[in-house]
This record gives sequence, structure tokens and C-alpha cells, in this order.
Amino acid sequence: MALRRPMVAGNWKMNGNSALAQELFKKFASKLQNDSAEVVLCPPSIYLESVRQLLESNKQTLDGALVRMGAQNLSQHDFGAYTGEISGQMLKDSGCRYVIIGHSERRRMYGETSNIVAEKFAAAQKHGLTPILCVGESGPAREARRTFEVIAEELDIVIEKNGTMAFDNAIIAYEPLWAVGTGKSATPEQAQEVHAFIRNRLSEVSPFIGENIRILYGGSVTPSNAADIFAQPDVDGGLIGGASLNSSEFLSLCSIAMSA
Ligand SMILES: O=C[C@H](O)COP(=O)(O)O
Repeated sequence: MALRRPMVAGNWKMNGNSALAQELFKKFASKLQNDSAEVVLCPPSIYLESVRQLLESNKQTLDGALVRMGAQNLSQHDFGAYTGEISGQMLKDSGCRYVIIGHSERRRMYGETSNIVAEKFAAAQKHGLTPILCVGESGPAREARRTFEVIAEELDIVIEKNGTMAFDNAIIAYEPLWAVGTGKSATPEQAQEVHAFIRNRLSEVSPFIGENIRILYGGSVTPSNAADIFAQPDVDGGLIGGASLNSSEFLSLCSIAMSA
């Protein structure tokens, strides 16, 4: 049995500020006292420096706790005339360890195709970042029983371009679109079924990768539904949107992951 450390990653989306970061770190200092789960903050890029400074100045008080920083997006290009974009190298220089790739909001609202997502996945790894690759089906796709087909397509394009071994340094987040920001999370059984599908698909090519990759669930996770979802054998924590903006709720989710 692989030992996969649970992860709770907070995706602030276009919310939050330095004050939220400070509030979180105050609570981390008293409540996060062990490394049985990894906690990742993904603030808007403009606040990465604030979070980096807090990580630095709280090194002592975070003793033993694993708190890390991630970005919400990156450019697939290394540098150049791409106004408004941020490269993997810049994120690495800013202290990021992770970067969210292919979030459904970016696929849907910013025209990120699976090909672009695969390029971003490669760019992240090229610059020493670990991609958190989001996949998930829409409501109509689930109703049409196309969940596995959609997930397989989204995964396969990244595998084709980067190879299965690239998943040795990656995290996957299953985020059904119908559960993101809707207050209607997947049931623990629905999450488990898709997580097992993803793990098996990777295991077909590399049992090692399949066994060791962490697969997070995202979509309306709250302290009241997290324990049952995180307890599923193939769920390794959560990618949290709304509840990551409330420091008490986020800390509760970290505690739940620590005891999952
Ligand atoms: O990246 C996070 C997800 O989109 C989940 O968002 P949510 O927890 O607000 O549903």
C-alpha cells in the first residue's frame, strides 16, 4: 500500500488579500502542528509575495507543519510578448512549489484547450513546479454517462504529450464542474468511483505512478462533508475553493485531512 500524504490546497481564485494570508498563518501557528498532511495556499499572483514572506517569517512557528505555496495558472511560454502572462520560471522565483493547471474556469472562460493544458503541464515541470492538473465532467456529460470518457480524454492528452512518467511529479484534482461553487458536492461514492478510475488508468501504464499519485477532490468541499470524502481510499485530500477563504473552515479541513 502506497503512503500518500493527504493534501489540502486552497484555491482562492480571484478573492482574498494579504489580511487573509496573515489570518491563516496566525491560525496555522497554533493549530497545524504536524506533517501528516500538506497544506498549499494558491492566492492570486499579486499576493504570492505576501504569502512567501509569511512562510519565511513563520518558519519557526510552523515547526513540523508542511505549508507550501502554489499559483493558479501559468503561461505555456517561457518568456516574450505575452502581456499579462506569468511564466513558470517567474512563479518558481516567487517561491511557488505548485501550480494549478487546467482548472475548469480557465478551460471554460479563457479558452484553454486540452492541448494548451498539456503544454502548461510541461512548462510547469520544466521550471521545477509540480502541476495540480484539474479534470472533471460537466453536469450534462454526467447525465449522459460520459464521465469516464471525458476524464480519460482530458488525461490522455496530457499523457500523450508528456508521457505517463511525468505524473511522477504531479497531482491530479478531480473537480466535477457541476460541483464547483454550487454547494452540491459529489457524494463520497461518486468521488471514489472517479478517483479509482483515474488511478487505474495511470496504473495500466505504470503501477508505480498509479499507486503513488495523489488525487484530490474539488467541488463544494466543506467541513461538514470533507471527512466522508477524504476517507475514501482513492481520495488524497481536496482542492478547496469557497471554504479556503474562511480561515476557520480551512483550518478544519486541514485537521480533517490530517486525521483521514
Ligand atoms: O479549485 C477549487 C474548486 O474549483 C472548488 O471550488 P469550491 O470549493 O468553491 O466549489
